[in-house]
Amino acid sequence: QSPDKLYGELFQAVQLNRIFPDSKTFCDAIPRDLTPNAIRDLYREENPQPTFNLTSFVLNHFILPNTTTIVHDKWTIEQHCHNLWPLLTRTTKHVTFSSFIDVPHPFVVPGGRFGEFYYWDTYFTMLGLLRSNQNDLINNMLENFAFLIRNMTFIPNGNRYYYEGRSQPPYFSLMTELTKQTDKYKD
Ligand SMILES: OC[C@H]1O[C@H](O[C@H]2O[C@H](CO)[C@@H](O)[C@H](O)[C@H]2O)[C@H](O)[C@@H](O)[C@@H]1O
Repeated sequence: QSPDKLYGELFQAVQLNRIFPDSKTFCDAIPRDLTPNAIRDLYREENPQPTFNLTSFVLNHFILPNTTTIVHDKWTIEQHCHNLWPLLTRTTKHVTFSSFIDVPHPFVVPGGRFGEFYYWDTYFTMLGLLRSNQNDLINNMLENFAFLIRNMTFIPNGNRYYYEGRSQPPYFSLMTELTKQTDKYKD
């Protein structure tokens, strides 16, 4: 479920008080020790107290997403892309109350603050993967999108529940064309 629905007034307080510089941080956080309902109840109980500190409350009860950036001056652009594929390739292991939409196969994420895949980014990622002979990964990502069409009737903006109300430019058919160039789909 989307974090605004899970956390209600706590979500609003965190975002409106700009507890994190990036408004995406809390959306991608997962509860550390309690269920969302229990965290909400605790927030309602503790919030009116004069000593209540919202930042401490959030840090105590949530695990924040990891956002790592890799810069390597000595790599050529080809080496950079090639070496980054493994670091940007992820899977969704089901985590209760995470905002991730689980998909069955590995996928490539943009990186940095974006730890989920994006619909139209994936097409351009596939062009790069084709140059790196990562055909299995291309086919896996196409299968993920087919899975989303089957289960959600469309491909959302990215695989997060807070993206389930919108999509991106429709690249699925171009992706299927592209996979004709990979071994699995060659005639
Ligand atoms: O936080 C800014 C925006 O971030 C996302 O969109 C941008 O990054 C995406 C991933 O690379 C890319 O697909 C999209 O074209 C970019 O605009 C997010 O999807 C937006 O909702 C958000 O405003």
